[in-house]
Amino acid sequence: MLSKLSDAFRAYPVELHHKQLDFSSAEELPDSYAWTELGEYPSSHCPSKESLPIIDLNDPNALKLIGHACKSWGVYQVTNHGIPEELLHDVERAAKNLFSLPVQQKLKASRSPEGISGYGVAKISAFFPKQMWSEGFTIMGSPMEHARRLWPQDYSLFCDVIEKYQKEMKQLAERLMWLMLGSLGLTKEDIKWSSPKGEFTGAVAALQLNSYPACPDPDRAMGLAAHTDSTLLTILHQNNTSGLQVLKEGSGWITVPPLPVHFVLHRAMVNRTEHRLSVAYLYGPPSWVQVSPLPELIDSNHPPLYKPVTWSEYLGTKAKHFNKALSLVRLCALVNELPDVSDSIVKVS
Ligand SMILES: O=C(O)CCC(=O)C(=O)O
Ligand SMILES: [Fe+2]
Repeated sequence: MLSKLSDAFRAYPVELHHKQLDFSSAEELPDSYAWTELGEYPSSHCPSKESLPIIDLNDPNALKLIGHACKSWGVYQVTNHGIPEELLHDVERAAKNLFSLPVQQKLKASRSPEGISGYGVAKISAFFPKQMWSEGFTIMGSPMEHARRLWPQDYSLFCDVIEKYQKEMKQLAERLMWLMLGSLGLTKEDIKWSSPKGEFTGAVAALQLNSYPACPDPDRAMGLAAHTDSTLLTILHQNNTSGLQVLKEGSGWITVPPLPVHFVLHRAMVNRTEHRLSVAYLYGPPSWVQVSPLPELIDSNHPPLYKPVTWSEYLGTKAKHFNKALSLVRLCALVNELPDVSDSIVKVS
């Protein structure tokens, strides 16, 4: 059994055999980056009539509104979240500095095949025949080790900003978690891995910096292919260039104008002129936690839909089977099943 989160990654190392492209010198879209067919779920270029729920965290009804947003969308944006605007700009600047380094320098901080932290292409790339127009930098715990390789003399500025951001995100994640759990009528007594103060003991978090350089042929390129995050909650900040899309049943892909995400199928698109950056805070439970519905949420009308699995078992299944992971732990047919777009998107003519 995989007992630690890192074991789940080690058990399924991601060997990516292609070279990191130097996006700054690419004048044309190389063939290996051309997604000639975007499948049954193309992006609609007309502005969507539907838009994501926006929740003001100071609203006395925030709990109810979040519960509704989770049930109907699985994703929402938040305002009055208390994250200082200056910190958001600082983290964008830190990401921009990192991704503007020469490729050879960035490769000094590469993620190892069985590792989590470091620079590289998206791990999900291994499941797709075409490459994605993006690069990423994953930080789990302290950013120091990898930052030192990028800026041997001068890493502390980057580390300070990242650590400040991690601290703020942890608090916001806990606050959102309690709002979402509260909307189900659950309290601190119901959650085994929470402390009496409401902290989630042993929660595992990672920060993912994503860079989507301006692309010479954005209609044929994919920034980040459709996926669900292996998290309980993802808090996403994007710079002022849109690109995030979420799949809503019955509506197709909906563009999210700049903020946070949950268990939804989503992807990132690129554009011709702007360099897009995003910072995802990925928040999950400790690896030993068993994921199954609490008894008080089950009755004959609401039977369990999935086999109980520990979080690290689920991550192992996800690392191996990607978008099919949920259906593999499912007990009975689901009405609202996520379509397996990994099959449809990758058809390349
Ligand atoms: O860049 C984005 O908008 C999406 C990023 C994302 O989905 C991720 O990092 O998991
Ligand atoms: Fe994601």
